[in-house]
Amino acid sequence: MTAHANELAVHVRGLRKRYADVTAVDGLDLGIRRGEVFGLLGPNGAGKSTTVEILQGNRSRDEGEVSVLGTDPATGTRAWRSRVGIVWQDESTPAELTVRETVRHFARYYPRPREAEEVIGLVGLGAKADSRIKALSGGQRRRLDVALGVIGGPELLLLDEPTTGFDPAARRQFWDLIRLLADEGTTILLTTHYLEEAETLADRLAVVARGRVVAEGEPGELRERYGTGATVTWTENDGSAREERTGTPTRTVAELMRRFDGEIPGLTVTRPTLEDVYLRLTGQESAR
Ligand SMILES: Nc1ncnc2c1ncn2[C@@H]1O[C@H](COP(=O)(O)OP(=O)(O)OP(=O)(O)O)[C@@H](O)[C@H]1O
Repeated sequence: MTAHANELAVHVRGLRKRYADVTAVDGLDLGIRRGEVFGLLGPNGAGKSTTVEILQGNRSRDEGEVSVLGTDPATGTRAWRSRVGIVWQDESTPAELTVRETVRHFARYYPRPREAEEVIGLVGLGAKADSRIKALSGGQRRRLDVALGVIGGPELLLLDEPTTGFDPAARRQFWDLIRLLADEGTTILLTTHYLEEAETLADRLAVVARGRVVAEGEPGELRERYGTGATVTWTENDGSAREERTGTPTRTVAELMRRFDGEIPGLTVTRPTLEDVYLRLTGQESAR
């Protein structure tokens, strides 16, 4: 890999992975800078989890170059693993242990762990610290999984759908945690199906479809680049609602102003949302 690759926390070139007759990842390229929050979006089966598993060193690849914190995950040592935080989808932790015991237990695996009490508080499990794992709700279980992913104080956090099953309050609390970790300098890669989550958290995004990146950039940039046009709506004097899709909304509004000689009744101008752009890029407009 080049010197440039080492400035990136994650560098992927031409990644390919097949499972029997399914090509899950098909020439994927990715560059994640140190210190950024990077979102990976894509429909079910696009190859996101497979990619994250390869980055974690938990799945082999067929082709391509991969560097994670300067190391090929396929040959990652224990020291390398301690620098990479992973949130497992189904952590097999002993159900009889309490939250505090579990977090403290996992802390021992790392050379420089975070403070267990602090991490329990950060994921919003302070009131449940003495509860046994078997008594936690599904969403609380996921929060514990997140706690175990960050207890080691990782430089890079790899999160595959971290907030699935979270209630809205827990999701916002998780966002605060991600921002806090990012402010401390942690690089974060997360996959998500929640566009709002991606837009709120990610400095940059990649949209994956059929195993490759089809668009990449800052959320606002993607909207600008792929979400051309706007929708102008207004109400006619006879009370009927009107709508016009246009690439030049300012001109449309100016024309309406002249016609109405001033205030335009019920005027709205809406730009495409990230969700509109996402659906367009992944060819799912018809799914709406
Ligand atoms: N262990 C496996 N064996 C065989 N096929 C697999 C395996 N894991 C994934 N696949 C297939 O590879 C493709 C990509 O799956 P992957 O889980 O990486 O997608 P994803 O983008 O994470 O999807 P989702 O959003 O549903 O989690 C899918 O067609 C899936 O069925």
